[in-house]
Order: sequence, then structure tokens, then C-alpha cells
Amino acid sequence: MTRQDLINQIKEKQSFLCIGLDTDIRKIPEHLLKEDDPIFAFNKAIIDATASYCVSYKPNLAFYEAAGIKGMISFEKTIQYLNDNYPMHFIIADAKRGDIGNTSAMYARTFFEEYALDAITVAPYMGEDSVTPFLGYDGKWVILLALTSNKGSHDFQLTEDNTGQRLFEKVILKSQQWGNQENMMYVVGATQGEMFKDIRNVAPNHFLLVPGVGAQGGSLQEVCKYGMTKDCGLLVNSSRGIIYASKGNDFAEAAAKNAKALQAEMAAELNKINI
Ligand SMILES: O=c1ccn([C@@H]2O[C@H](COP(=O)(O)O)[C@@H](O)[C@H]2O)c(=O)[nH]1
Repeated sequence: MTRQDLINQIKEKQSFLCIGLDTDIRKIPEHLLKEDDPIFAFNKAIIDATASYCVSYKPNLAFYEAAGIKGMISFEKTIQYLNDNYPMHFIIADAKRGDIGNTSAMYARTFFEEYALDAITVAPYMGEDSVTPFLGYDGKWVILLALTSNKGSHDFQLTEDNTGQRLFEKVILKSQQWGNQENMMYVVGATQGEMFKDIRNVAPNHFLLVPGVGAQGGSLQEVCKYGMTKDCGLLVNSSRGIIYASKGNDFAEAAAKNAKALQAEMAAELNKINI
């Protein structure tokens, strides 16, 4: 998907919501456990109930890999279902990959060729040759971890060198020599609040994938205040806050209700920038 296609979807839906499919078999409603593939049955119901309120889905690979081969079959069926039924949704593999070049090339094959996903999250720690294999695909995206939502972001990402430059700034500036606004986004945690100002100093126009609203307590208003660009520039993710809105038979309706509420807040933010 191109940047312009994504912006068009955001305008059409009046939403920049990305729903995280972090599906844990231990958390899904009991009545689904008698299905052949409970994880897929859960995802399908969540997707059908929420698709009109979001522009993106983000399955996190950890949740599928944890269930072994069965989990990967559920992942594959989920992706197939999205590609067949909701082809204009931007699908992100939250896999946080990155390795020496030939190994990264295999990860890229997996997620971009085998599963035909739009984007993959990549860890920048191994540098240029670990990231560039993901950038050789037209219309596909690398989403580089820059300033994450967790407490551990202070351990490395927020530390300064002797010129005062912080590691997340170095990652963003250096990686702009490898990719551009058409094939690279950055992960910035919603919990980082005013830090979005500093992010926009080094990445004024790149799209940001922003996890951390909902269960982690990040503020959508603050993210928009400091991080929104003139064409939005944000994909804001919520996983647990939507998919586990209810543990009962009404789980899909409850997910739709929470997704709709976030979409309404997003529409109000988009209204401020006239898109
Ligand atoms: O900095 C980061 C990077 C990735 N994540 C992932 O996003 C979702 C957030 O889930 P919630 O349930 O909405 O908290 C999850 O898949 C994380 O692994 C992140 O939270 N922060």
C-alpha cells in the first residue's frame, strides 16, 4: 500500500486506528474453545465487528508463535481472511525482526511474499544491512522501533551521547539514509507524551505507529497534539483495550463499541487538521 492510499483510507474512514490482534487462547471467551480453530474464530469475529472503525490491523507474532504450529495456522488463516475480505486495511506483522542481511532477507520473504503483508516491525540494533533487505519491496513498509512505550526505553533509547543526541534520535536520523517517507515508519509509544515534539524535530513527515493507548495508559489527545502532521502521520494502535473489552458472548460487540469510541475521538482530531 502506498502512503497516499493509506492517507486516503484515513480520510474515508475518519480513523487512524490500528487494532492489535494479540490473541491469547487463555483470554478468549469459553464458548469459542469448542471451535476447530478458536484463535481464528475469535479474530474473524473481532475483524468483522471492527473493520469499519479502523484502517489497520496488527497481529503480534508472539501470540501466534506461543501456540506452536496451530498458532501459525491461525495466523495464516487470519491474514488470508484479511487479504480476501478487507484488502484496503493496512496489515502489520508486529514481529520485531532484524538480523544479518541474508537472514533479514528471509524474514522479508516470509512476511512480504509468503503472507503478502503490508508492513513489518524491525529492530534497528543491528544496523543498515539488517534493515535494507526489508526495503526492496514496492508498496511494503519497514516500521523501525524508535522510542518504545515501555519503561525500558530509558535504558538505551533515551540515553545521550557526548553531544546531547539521544539514541532514538540517532536511529531516526541515520535510518533516513536507508528508507524514506514512502517505505519507512517509526514506532513511538503513546506513553512518551511530549516526546512526540522531539520526534517531529527529526521525523517531521514520517508516519508513526503508536502503541500504548488503552491498556498502557497513553493519551490519544497528547499523541495528536504533539505528533500529528498535516496529513495525519499517525497510526494509533490499541490491542487489549479493544479485543478483550468483554470476556462474554458479547465480546465482538464490546470490541466494536470500544473501536467506535476511539474512531470518534480520532475523527474529532482529524477535523482539527481538515482532513
Ligand atoms: O513500543 C512498543 C512496541 C510495540 N508494542 C506492541 O503493541 C501492542 C500494544 O498492546 P496493548 O494491549 O494495546 O497495550 C502489543 O502488541 C505490544 O507488543 C508496544 O506496546 N510498545
